[in-house]
Amino acid sequence: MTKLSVNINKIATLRNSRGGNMPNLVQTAIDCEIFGAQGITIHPRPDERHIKYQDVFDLKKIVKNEYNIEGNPTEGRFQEVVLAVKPEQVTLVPDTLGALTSNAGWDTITHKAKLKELVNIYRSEGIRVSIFVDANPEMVEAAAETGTDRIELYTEAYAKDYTESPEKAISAFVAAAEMAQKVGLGINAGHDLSLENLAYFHKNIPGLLEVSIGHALICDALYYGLENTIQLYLRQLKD
Ligand SMILES: CC(=O)[C@@H](O)[C@H](O)COP(=O)(O)O
Ligand SMILES: NCC(=O)COP(=O)(O)O
Repeated sequence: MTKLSVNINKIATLRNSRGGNMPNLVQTAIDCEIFGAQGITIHPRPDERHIKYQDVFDLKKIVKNEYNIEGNPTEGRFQEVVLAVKPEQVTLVPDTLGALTSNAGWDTITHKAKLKELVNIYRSEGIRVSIFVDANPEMVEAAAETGTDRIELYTEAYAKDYTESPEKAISAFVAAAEMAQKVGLGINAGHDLSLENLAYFHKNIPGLLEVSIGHALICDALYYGLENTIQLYLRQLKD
């Protein structure tokens, strides 16, 4: 079974645009789970442009299923806050400061020693670790040597290429997933997954445990409503 974790960054973006508490981020997270989401993902960034560090604590009190916090562990208050909150999962992403959004996976060969150290810290606090990687078997293999539990396949390239050729778009991801299975890593995926491209990804990636989806899902919710939209995404993930 593949779990759907709803990324609610965009709800915080909308809230912050007026400085008040509308829409209410905490209530949205509660409702996402009521509507069927099996997890909530957030990605606090050092500039707090959407998720604020206080949100990370507030959400901890209400997320009932899986709480997944993504971000660069070496920037801002990320590490301190994650260790204080102890979510079910932390996803390490090599974001550069000021990037519009996440735009690369880790080079797990170059950064193996640092990642190993970080994985140890989180795992010793009982937090499952996932490392954000491009669809490259070498990077997946080296990720396993850090001791991480899972990888998250960075799916922007898949989403981009899907419209031209789904078969071509998926091939590197299948190879990366097969390597993950070979070296005993769990497989998550995310970035630009959508109602258009999700079912094909799910059908073709062996052992896909979780997808985290925000941007497209929240856009769809403007038209279909949040409850219907979550149901539509869950339908794409049916075995
Ligand atoms: C890690 C990842 O893939 C991103 O999609 C991220 O979680 C989204 O971050 P933004 O909402 O800041 O673009
Ligand atoms: N890890 C990916 C994520 O949480 C959401 O990415 P996107 O759907 O907002 O592109």
